[in-house]
Formats: sequence, C-alpha cells, structure tokens
Amino acid sequence: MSRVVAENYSPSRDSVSPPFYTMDFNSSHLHPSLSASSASATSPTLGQLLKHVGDVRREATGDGSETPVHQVLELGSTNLEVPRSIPFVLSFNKLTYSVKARRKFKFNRLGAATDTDPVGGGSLFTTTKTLLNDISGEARDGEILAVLGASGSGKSTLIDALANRIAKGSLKGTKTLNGEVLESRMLKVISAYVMQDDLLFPMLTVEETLMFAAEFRLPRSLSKSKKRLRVQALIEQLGLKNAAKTVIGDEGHRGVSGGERRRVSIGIDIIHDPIVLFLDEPTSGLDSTSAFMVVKVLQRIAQSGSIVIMSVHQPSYRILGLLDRLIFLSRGQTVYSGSPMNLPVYFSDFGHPMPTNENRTEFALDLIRELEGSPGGTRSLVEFNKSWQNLKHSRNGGSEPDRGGLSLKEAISASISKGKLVSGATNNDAISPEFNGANFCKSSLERDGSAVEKVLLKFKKNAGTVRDSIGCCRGHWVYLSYNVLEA
Ligand SMILES: Nc1ncnc2c1ncn2[C@@H]1O[C@H](COP(=O)(O)OP(=O)(O)OP(=O)(O)O)[C@@H](O)[C@H]1O
Repeated sequence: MSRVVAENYSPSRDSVSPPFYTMDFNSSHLHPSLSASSASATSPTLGQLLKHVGDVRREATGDGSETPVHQVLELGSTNLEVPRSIPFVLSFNKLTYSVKARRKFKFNRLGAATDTDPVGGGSLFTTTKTLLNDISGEARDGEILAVLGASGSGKSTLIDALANRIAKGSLKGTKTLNGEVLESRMLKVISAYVMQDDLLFPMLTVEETLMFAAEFRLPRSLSKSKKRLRVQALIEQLGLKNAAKTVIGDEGHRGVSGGERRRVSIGIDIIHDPIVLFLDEPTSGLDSTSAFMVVKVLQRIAQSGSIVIMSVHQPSYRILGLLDRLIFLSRGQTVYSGSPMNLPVYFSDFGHPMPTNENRTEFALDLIRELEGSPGGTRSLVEFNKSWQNLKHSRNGGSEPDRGGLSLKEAISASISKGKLVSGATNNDAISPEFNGANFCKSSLERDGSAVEKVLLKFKKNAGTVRDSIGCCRGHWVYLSYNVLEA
C-alpha cells in the first residue's frame, strides 16, 4: 500500500471524520514498555486495563461523569416486522478521485526542460493525478467483493473511497446503500475498517483481548455475561477456539500465529457486528494456509449478513473460490468487474483465451501488466470492460434484491433487531431494549479515541511524577496502560 501525500492531500484521508485509529500515536507517545519490541515486559493485565476504561471515560469528560459509550441515531418507527433476511446492496457509481501532485520535468542535453506529464491538468508546477477514474460496482451482503490489481493500481484508494476515508469534496461520484444515498454519518455507524497491521498487547490472551474490546466498544448497558457470550461467539466465528487461551505474544515471547493474530485484529473491529466491513489487504504477509483461513472467516462474516469489501494482491486459487465479486484495477481504472467464474470467458472474448489449468488471477494480472507496458496501455481493456458491463446489464436488466419494501433505516433497524451493531448475537436476548428497533448504537470509537487523546495530554503534563502511558492500537482499538514507573 503506498501513501504519497500530494499538495491538496489532507494529512489523512480521513480528515473528514478522523477515526481515532488514524491518530498516529507513534512510539514517542508511548511508554517504552509499550513499544512493539519491549511491550511484553510490562504489558498490563486484563484486570488493570479494564479498571482504567471507566477512569479514562470519566477523565475525558472533565466533570467526573462517564463518557457515554455510544451515540444513538434516531431511526424513526420501531414497529417493524423483521424479515428473515434483510438484503443490503452497496452501490457505487462513477467514483473519481484526483489529487494535485508536483509536476516533474526532465532536462534534455541542451538544458531545456520537458514536461514528463504534458497531458495532466493543473498549473505550471502542479499536475492533476487521477487515482480513481470512473469506478462503478456493487457489493451485497452475504458476499465478498475483492479489489485486485498490481501495486499502485488504486486498490487501497478505492477501499478508502468506499469507506469514506477520503477528504470530502475531492471524491466525485455516488455511493448508495439499498438505493439511498449513503450519508457519511450513517456509514460510520454501520461499518468497520480493518487496517493491515494492528498493535496488540502481547501478554493478553486472545480471549482477554476480545473481552477488553467488548468492554470498551459495546454498550455499557449490555451485561458482562452478554459481552462474554458475544466474545465466545466471535471466537467461534473467527476459528480461534484452540487459541483462545494463548497469549498474543511478540518477538520475545511465543504466542499466536500470524494468521491467528490477524483474525484477532479482525475480531476487535467486528465486535459490534458491523453491516459493512472494509479490509485493506487482510491477507498480506500471511502464508497461503493462514491467508485462506482469514478469508474463510471473512466469508463467514459475510454470510452472517454483512457486506465484506477487501483488497487483495494476488489471491491463491483456493481464496479465489471464496470471493464472490472482483474488481480488477489498472492505474485507477476498472479492467474487469464481475464474478471470478466469468474471468475465462471475459478474457477469451477479449481475444486472450486463458490456458486451462492456469491460475486465473495470475493470468489476468500478467496480461494487465503486459498491456500497461504497451504503447496503448490498458485503454482497449478498459473500453472492453465497459461494453461487457453494458451487455451484462442489458441481459440481466440490473436485478434488484427484494427488500420487502423497507427503507434503508428500516432495514438497518431490522438488522439491529437481529443482533447487528450491538451484540452480534442472533439471539434477541442479547440485545438491550434501548437498542431495539428505533435506535442503534454507534461504536464508542471516536469518542473514546478523543478521550484517550485528552487523557494522554493530561498525563503528559504530569510526566514529572508519574509516567503513565496510553497505548493506542491501530485498527479501531484502544488499550490503556497504566504503568507507574517512578512514583
Ligand atoms: N496523495 C497522493 N498523491 C499522489 N499520488 C498518490 C496519493 N495517494 C496515492 N497515490 C498514488 O496512487 C496510486 C494508488 O495507490 P494505492 O495505495 O491505492 O495503490 P494500491 O493498489 O493499494 O497499491 P499496493 O498494492 O502497493 O498497496 C499509487 O501510484 C500511489 O502512489
């Protein structure tokens, strides 16, 4: 994943609505004992961490009261007949995202400057770089949509664009959920974003880590026993039963495997059972078996009624079998959009039949790379994809799922009644009455993120006597560490 900051590029793509995981609490903010290399030495226990959750919330409000754990969004009518399954379709249409970048000049032998990008817009010294160009598609609940492409093709940018992590105004195009424009506030409430790497406390077990996430992120009104139930259900869903009592570990202490660790990170983010889940390269750095198990978990999450959208570099044959829809990108443009099954016929119609037994994604990526290096680039494939999409659309007539006449808010309410966004349990007992129907809980993420920030500042002021540290884990997740080193 590459990140180049252009002149009109905000410090983070999330400048619109900075979730706290983007607060870069680099190691200088953290007590040395919490840095990746030495965290295990003084990693706090679960008991210590939980004890201080309440303290931080109280500290953050400044008036001694506890910070509310969740926000409530009014959804209107509560008297809903809950359908057996509520379909969700996230559609995006003509997403286009450009940034200004410095114009590069080359000097010839005579010392005259030539522009290396004469076609780009912009001024004398800047050029406009289009990172996403006219990207359309859709993702449905129960399915995994995977974004593929070579390094730098725009996969992360597309995931960011869909997850509202791009500065407002610079992204053109539309995003709808069940045909209704998707407000960023709504998306924030119903979705989760899993980053590539997470910082976890090495001395906590898998179960303790998830329990702390439940304590921190689920509504306070949900009893401990229900939170425990949610954690157990999650452990099952993540395929972590055998590792539940194993510590996370680090370089110095053996702990869970890389794949298990990745699943724990996902678990932290989905503790509230989001309707839409975004993941940026969840399989990167994993061996093929671990990568397969991670995607298998994602399939289970999708099948529990979520939309899963992920980027992936080069999925194995087995992983490909778990993906429902693919978007191949080349330099920010779509070169294929459809099911993995249609890849052979697509490329055959394009005049490049796939040899049997060839890995489909490898073949596609190789051909795309070859075209990128050719004089016309991938233009012919981009155009071919457009006509292929039109043909597909005219044949299928753009089939819409039956939403039982529910508006988006009603569909979300109905989902919550079935356990989404609160406890994740499908059993209604697990939902506290205040969350039934009309309201839904927003994760305490941002609120607690800023709470942690405030407390951190306060602690910094008192650094002379006490060195307290707060560790912020990337990926929707906060741990508090309370280490009194020099009393
Ligand atoms: N703010 C920016 N200004 C200029 N160029 C940018 C900016 N952000 C990203 N890019 C460029 O956009 C392209 C797409 O980046 P992106 O991170 O989406 O690629 P990717 O497909 O996810 O790559 P990888 O697989 O390596 O993670 C890259 O060429 C990158 O250098």
